[in-house]
Amino acid sequence: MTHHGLFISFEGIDGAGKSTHIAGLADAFQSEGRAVTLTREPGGTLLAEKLRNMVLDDAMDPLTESLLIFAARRDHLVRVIAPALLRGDVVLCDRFTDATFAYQGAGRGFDVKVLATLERWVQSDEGLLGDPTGNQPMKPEVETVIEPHLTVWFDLPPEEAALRLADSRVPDRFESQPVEFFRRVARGYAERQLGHPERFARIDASQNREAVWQGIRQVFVEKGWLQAAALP
Ligand SMILES: Nc1ncnc2c1ncn2[C@@H]1O[C@H](COP(=O)(O)OP(=O)(O)O)[C@@H](O)[C@H]1O
Ligand SMILES: Cc1cn([C@H]2C[C@H](O)[C@@H](COP(=O)(O)OP(=O)(O)O)O2)c(=O)[nH]c1=O
Repeated sequence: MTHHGLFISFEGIDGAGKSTHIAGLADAFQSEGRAVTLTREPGGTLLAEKLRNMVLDDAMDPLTESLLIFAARRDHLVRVIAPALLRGDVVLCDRFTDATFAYQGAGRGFDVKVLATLERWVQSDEGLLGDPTGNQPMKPEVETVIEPHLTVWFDLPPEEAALRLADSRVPDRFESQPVEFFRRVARGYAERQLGHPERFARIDASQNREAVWQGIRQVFVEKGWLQAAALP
C-alpha cells in the first residue's frame, strides 16, 4: 500500500506513561499543519471497542483472546488506519501488535508462532483498499504487511508501574495481574525490540514526566518528523 501517512504506535506495560504524552505529540503535529488520527487498541472502531470490552472484562483462553484482539485490529486497520494513512495523516496509536506479543505471547504464554501467522494475515494490505464492508475488496499489486514506522516503547520496571497505578484508576483484567505477569510482559517487549531494532525507540520511562517528554521530543526531531521549534 503506497501512502504518505506516518504510523506511530506507543507501547509499554500498564502505567508506563503512554497516555500522558500521546496528546502532546498530537498537538505538536497539528501545530505543524499535519492532520492527526488519534486512536487505540484494542479499539478504534465501534466493533473493535465492543471486542475491547469483552477482552478486558471477560475471562477467556489465550487463543480466543488473541483471535478477538486480531479481529478488532483488522476492523481498525480497514476502517480507520489504512484510510488515514492514504489521506496522509499522522496516525498515533496507543498500542498495536507488539502488545499482543508482549501480553498474550510473553505474559500469557501463548504460542508466538501462531501470533506471527495472525499478524501476517491481519496486517496484509489485501482488501484494505476496498469497501470496509468487504463487499468489493481490491487486490493490491504487491501485498505488504502494514506495521508502524516507529514504535515508542515506554520501558518501566513493573514495580514502579504498579506504584503509579495504585491510586490512579480501577484496574481492568490485565491491570489486576500480579507483578510477575508484568515482568514477563516487559521481557516480551524487550524481545520485540531485539527483533525490530530499526522500528523501536526505547524511552526510559522511569524518569520524571519532563525528562520522558524530552526523550520523545528528541526521537521525533532526529527523524525529521517534527521541528524542534514546534515542541515545548
Ligand atoms: N514520568 C512519570 N513519573 C511519575 N508518574 C507518571 C509519569 N508519567 C505518568 N505518570 C502517572 O502514572 C500513571 C500512569 O500513566 P499513564 O500515562 O496513564 O500510563 P499508561 O497510559 O502507559 O497506562 C498516571 O497516574 C500518570 O499521571
Ligand atoms: C493492544 C493490546 C492490549 N492488551 C491489553 C493491555 C492493556 O492492559 C489493555 C488495554 O490497554 P490500554 O488501552 O493501554 O488501557 P488503558 O488506557 O486503560 O491503560 O489491553 C493486550 O493484552 N493485547 C493487545 O494486543
